[in-house]
Amino acid sequence: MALTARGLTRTFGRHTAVAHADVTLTPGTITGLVGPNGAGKTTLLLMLAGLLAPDSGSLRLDDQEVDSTQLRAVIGWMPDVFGTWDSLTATEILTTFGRLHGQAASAARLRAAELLDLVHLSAFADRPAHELSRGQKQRLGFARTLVNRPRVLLLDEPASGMDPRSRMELRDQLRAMADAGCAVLISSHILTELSEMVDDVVIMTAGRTRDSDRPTGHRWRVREAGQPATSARMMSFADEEAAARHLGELVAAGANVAEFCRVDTELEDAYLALDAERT
Ligand SMILES: Nc1ncnc2c1ncn2[C@@H]1O[C@H](COP(=O)(O)OP(=O)(O)OP(=O)(O)O)[C@@H](O)[C@H]1O
Repeated sequence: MALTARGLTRTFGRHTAVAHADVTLTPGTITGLVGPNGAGKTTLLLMLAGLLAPDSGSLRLDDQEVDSTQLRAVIGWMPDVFGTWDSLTATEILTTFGRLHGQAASAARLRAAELLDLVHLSAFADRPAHELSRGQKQRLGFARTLVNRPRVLLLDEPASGMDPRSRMELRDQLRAMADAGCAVLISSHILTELSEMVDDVVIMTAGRTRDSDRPTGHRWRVREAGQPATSARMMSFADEEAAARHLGELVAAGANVAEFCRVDTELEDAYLALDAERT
């Protein structure tokens, strides 16, 4: 299911948090949303999720104009901080959300168990939420996001607080969901991590969106045995084939190559090239 936003605008008092933002999320695609603090990312995500009314602009699902109720039925929204009812157990939280989405009690319980298994929290199923660590709460938050089998996923800094294994699992789960036809938008300040998982990027500065001009080439770090790490060379290649060819030539010429690895900094470079002011 594709979600298209055109000209979304939202002001708070005299401050325009989002100004004429355009976003297109397509099934099978993971899109990154990046921008400095105060750029309007969370405000934009809240409008896309149907949780904040835009002052103007349109929201369409597969070319049909939709209201906030229709949006909320198909969207999975994961805020950066998982606000929850601390005295409820992980199962109770997920079943409550399932019931709010109209699931029968037995279906909601089944879905809760399935999701706790997915985020490796089955052992915490009957523990109150206040006993969970920050990272475990984030994982429970991700499970909650999936309760209604969303077709569009909106995630605001989802990996904050998660340990490395949980981050990798989140990345794999998001890719699997995209492959299954979900459209995914993920906001993050960790650009190296984001560049490993996204297909497209939308950059926000001062409330405005623009597609990022990601460079088409990629960079590789090349070092010969015995060279200090600080004197490694950075080389650009159009694609993996070109890099592999060059490696073959280096080795054939007798170079003692100890390091030849791709460095995903192109998103960082594109971001830093912006005149992006923090607010
Ligand atoms: N409820 C609100 N009332 C007044 N101003 C708000 C409100 N929510 C957001 N703003 C303002 O709108 C602007 C955009 O905020 P937003 O939270 O969308 O930024 P962000 O890009 O998500 O920032 P960060 O990267 O720090 O999370 C900021 O200047 C913020 O102060």
